[in-house]
Amino acid sequence: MIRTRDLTKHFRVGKETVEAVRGVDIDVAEGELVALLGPNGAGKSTTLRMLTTLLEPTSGTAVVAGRDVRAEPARVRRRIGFVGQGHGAGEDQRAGEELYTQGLLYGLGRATARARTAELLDVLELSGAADREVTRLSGGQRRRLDIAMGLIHRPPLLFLDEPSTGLDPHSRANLWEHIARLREKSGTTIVLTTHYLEEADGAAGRVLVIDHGRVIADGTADELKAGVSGDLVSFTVADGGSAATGAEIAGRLPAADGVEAVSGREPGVRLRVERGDAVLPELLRALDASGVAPTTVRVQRPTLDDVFLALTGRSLREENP
Ligand SMILES: Nc1ncnc2c1ncn2[C@@H]1O[C@H](COP(=O)(O)OP(=O)(O)OP(=O)(O)O)[C@@H](O)[C@H]1O
Repeated sequence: MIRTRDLTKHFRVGKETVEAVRGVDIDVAEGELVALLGPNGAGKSTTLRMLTTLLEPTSGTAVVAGRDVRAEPARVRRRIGFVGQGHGAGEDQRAGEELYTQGLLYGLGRATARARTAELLDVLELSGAADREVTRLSGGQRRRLDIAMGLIHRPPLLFLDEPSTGLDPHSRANLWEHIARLREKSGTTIVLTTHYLEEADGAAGRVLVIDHGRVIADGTADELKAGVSGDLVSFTVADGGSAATGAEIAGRLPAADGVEAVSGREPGVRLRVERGDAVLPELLRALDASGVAPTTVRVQRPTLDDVFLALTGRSLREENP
């Protein structure tokens, strides 16, 4: 669905050159949901704007929905939907009319535009709000209307620039449910930008971590986490002696790394392994065979913030409070 090679965008600001996007290779297959994750100013929006033909690349290539963005921008536009950061919907129209008008604008016939409007209002649970003026919609409803507008012409590929920014946590979760339903129903490929770690983690199939105009990591959230720091496995035991024995046993596991016995009020053992859930049964069997009985056991997966921290030495949370 998308293939970019060495995609680059420089901006001239006075005498300075801002290298907003620096040689990005992105491949997105049909049906994928991909999140571009990165701090403010990383180059996410600029990348999206090049892919949607709103901005001409300085160099490099991008083929989107089967067409080159530079050679055939109009054809690309016909095959994609784009929902930007601002509201696309007008102020004084009613929600249903707004959507219908958008359909006509895209060249749909009246009957088709009407049917498509009803279908989208239904999928995005806006039917009850169809006769309401756009200004009277809630933040979440308005965001869903924007998404409906981006989908009116049935594009196989939809771009969303920070779809959930400004929404409260409840509306955010609700928006994600709608996006998931939409994909289930129509198989639309979706590329979105976000700087919410939890969103990229939970909802996206694949995450591209972007920093300083480059893709610095690419994979599912699980792959990224496994590749960088591994899971933290810890267990507590009754006394320091058992902790020492437990650490020795854990150290014999082939996959274990950084094994340490913890003393103090809650003696125990901590270790890093690539896949905590896979190692745990073996660890418990070995402990049991040596008469060490853990009182509690925990597997902690690293977060995407751990991944970003390991890659850049900075935390995404600090930059996006
Ligand atoms: N039209 C422009 N002229 C000059 N510089 C620009 C322009 N658009 C973006 N930039 C610069 O390019 C860099 C990347 O910006 P971009 O908006 O793509 O980042 P982003 O990752 O989308 O950030 P955010 O999460 O804040 O939207 C920034 O340094 C920004 O200041």
